[in-house]
Amino acid sequence: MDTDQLPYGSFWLVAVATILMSLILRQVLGGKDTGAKLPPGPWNLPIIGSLHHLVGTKLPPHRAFLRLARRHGPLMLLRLGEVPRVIVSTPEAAMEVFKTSDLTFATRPSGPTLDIVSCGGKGFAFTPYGDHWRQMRKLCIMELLSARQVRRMDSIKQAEVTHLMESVATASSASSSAIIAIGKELARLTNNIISRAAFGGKCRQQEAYLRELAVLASLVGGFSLVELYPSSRLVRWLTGDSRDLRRSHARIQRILADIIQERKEKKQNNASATATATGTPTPTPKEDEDLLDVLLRLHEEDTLGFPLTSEIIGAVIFEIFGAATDTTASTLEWAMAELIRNPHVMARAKLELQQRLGHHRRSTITSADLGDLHYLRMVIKETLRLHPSVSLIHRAAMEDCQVMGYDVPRGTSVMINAFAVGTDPAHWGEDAAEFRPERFEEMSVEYYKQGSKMEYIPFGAGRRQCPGALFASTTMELVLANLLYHFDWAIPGGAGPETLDMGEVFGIVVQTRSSLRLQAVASCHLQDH
Ligand code: HEM
Repeated sequence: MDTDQLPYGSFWLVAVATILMSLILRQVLGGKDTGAKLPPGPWNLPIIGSLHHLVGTKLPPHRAFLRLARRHGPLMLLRLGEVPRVIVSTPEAAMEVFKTSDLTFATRPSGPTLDIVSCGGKGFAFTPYGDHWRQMRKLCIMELLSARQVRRMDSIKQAEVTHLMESVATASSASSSAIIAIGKELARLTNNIISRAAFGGKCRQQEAYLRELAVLASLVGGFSLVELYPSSRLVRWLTGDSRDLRRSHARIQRILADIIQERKEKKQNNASATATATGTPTPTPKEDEDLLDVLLRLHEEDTLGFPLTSEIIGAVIFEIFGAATDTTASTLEWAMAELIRNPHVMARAKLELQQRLGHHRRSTITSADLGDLHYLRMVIKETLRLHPSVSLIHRAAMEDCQVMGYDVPRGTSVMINAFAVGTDPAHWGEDAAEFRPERFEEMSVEYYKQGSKMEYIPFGAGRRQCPGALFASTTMELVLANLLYHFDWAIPGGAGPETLDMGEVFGIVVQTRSSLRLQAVASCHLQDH
């Protein structure tokens, strides 16, 4: 598999003697043996711990971990820089973490970068387990991703997908050799959907917001130098990562604060205009509320049992935006790349669409058409299995516990390797590394409902499982159905599928190394009728 270089390649820069000396001293003076039966792992070097086992492979972390796990076992202890991390690599080990000890592992690790992006614990995706997280999660499920909101978002998705279809049609009809930057288009599509869902429309500062979000995404993921050496002020000072992160995060919070303030003022003006006309203030019609409206209404109603401050509102919007956009866009991009690489899968998915939806041109396929598209659903499941966009799921132990007979001390950071779990040959067979959606014909695995085993976890599991899984899966089905129904796709210049770059760039979301660019022509079945 062609893959990208490790993001911590720059790690060798730290071979600055002064840093090494300070770290050596700290380790020599601070090391202690607790006598615990810790999980096995590769041998460590002073300062860098297990990093040399990863850097040499030139693989992204989830693949490098899998390779090491084959030697050291399903539960493995690595020391990445100065941070011990337990890596979980099989469905059995994932079962113990996500099910047997769900509560023990219901928290996220802390660290210099995660502490910044969790907005000091005011949001919820990166926030430690506790009352605040429970309240935020309830709010998210009951209000932000409620049936009413999902219905409202349905019309937004529909409008944005129609817009994408029109722009591809315009480009491809202008020239048969026109190249569609489909990777970028999919990123724009998901950004627009989430912006409209969150703020009601494209916000004025959207470009700046997305730029800063990209900086954050590149610095958070567990492998930047400050995350490897969280206690070293010198590393923080020399790399500037924390500074950049703090700066980008502060810019994002300022943009969000402006948006929140503008909306508050607009609401106040509307309320006073209504009060002048009718004598009484009328609440905003609830069917039209975007996520920001919902949060501001809840702030005014003050019935949640805790104060929903502007800071918390900003943190929640920021996290939903961050969690929803790149994950969905990159899964769609991987799906298109796999379909191009596997023309027989593409042909079967298109045939299903033609058989279910007919040969006559339809403007856009809607959510109502998706029910019967079983093969398309299998294509997306298979994409999430081979390319889980969150390939390493971060948790931490809230208390001393045992997993698979090994001691995991309180506070230990745990990474569940969703990629390793989803490609475990013991569960998925010898062809586990192949893209074969048909495998889901024989098994009843849902996107986010695990069966009796824990072999499929692209959305995580347990009490911190992704709350946006339904929204994400229906969005991906809608987009992919439209792309395949309306157009035939090919690599520019007639190059063969094997030329497609399937390399990965690791970050908080695993993305394609080369943004996908394809040619599109209106589907043959539509041209013939
Ligand atoms: C293909 C798309 C997506 C994938 C693969 C994905 C995957 C994940 C994973 C693996 C987690 C960690 C789960 C765990 O710890 O067990 C997570 C958490 C989360 N996701 Fe998603 N996600 C996607 C889309 C979305 C969308 C569309 C939203 C919101 C609309 C969303 C919101 C969240 C939030 C808020 C969390 C944190 C939950 C918590 O800590 O309690 N995600 N996601």
